[in-house]
Amino acid sequence: MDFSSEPVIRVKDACIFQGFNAILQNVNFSIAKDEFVFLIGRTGSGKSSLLKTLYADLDLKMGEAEIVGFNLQKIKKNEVPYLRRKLGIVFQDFQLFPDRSIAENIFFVMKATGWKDKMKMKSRMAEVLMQVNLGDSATKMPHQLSGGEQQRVVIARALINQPSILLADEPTGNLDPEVADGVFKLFQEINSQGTAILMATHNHDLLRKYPYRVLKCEKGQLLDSKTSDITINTSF
Ligand SMILES: Nc1ncnc2c1ncn2[C@@H]1O[C@H](COP(=O)(O)OP(=O)(O)OP(=O)(O)O)[C@@H](O)[C@H]1O
Repeated sequence: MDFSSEPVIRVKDACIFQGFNAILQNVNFSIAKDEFVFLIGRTGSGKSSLLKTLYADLDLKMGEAEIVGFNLQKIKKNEVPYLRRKLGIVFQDFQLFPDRSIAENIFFVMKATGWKDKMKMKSRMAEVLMQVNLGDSATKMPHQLSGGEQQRVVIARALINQPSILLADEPTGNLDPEVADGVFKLFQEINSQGTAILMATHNHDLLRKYPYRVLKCEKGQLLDSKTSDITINTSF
């Protein structure tokens, strides 16, 4: 059996809702373990709603979806933290506690996801900070870091539990182009080490430079570059 192509996300005939409004209909796609996938579409087209459904912030009311082994139709409220442990989630706004050091910010997530052993926590924290090239920043406060560095901390925090997929919603949206490029390269490195990436973005340059698979929210549908011709220019 070829495990490398086993999907980490599988969505079948799903409808994505915001309240009673169907935002995307007839959504079908899967993402394999080693894939890097862009999620594009005009503002308000449903990218965040799809991601929120995937991390169980919005209920899956119609259709089927499985992500990192969790069935989203059947998932119970008390199982959601276990799902989130197996996912890495990165947003545009860095969402670091401004009054806590980088180490404390990371420890906070570790405690919330069940880590108890102090030695193991320290060692894992050092490991993920090294991975994002911020090995010397543990004692700094968020405001002492640049925007790009803060986003790297957020990525380190998302990697703590060795997720099989990172869901990223506009992770380079607030960054200067050069800094955005550095952060993007970090996502590529993480992907090359075996974590799938689903990244919502409006960044034309990234889409032009890196010909990864594209999912596009358009007119209530989700198009897939694997099966349709997708125009990138009209996605903004
Ligand atoms: N909390 C909410 N309650 C009700 N409707 C919402 C909510 N959040 C988003 N919507 C609506 O759902 C639709 C899709 O929004 P969504 O945020 O998923 O789009 P998006 O593609 O991520 O947009 P952007 O690129 O601006 O982030 C929009 O019509 C939006 O107004």
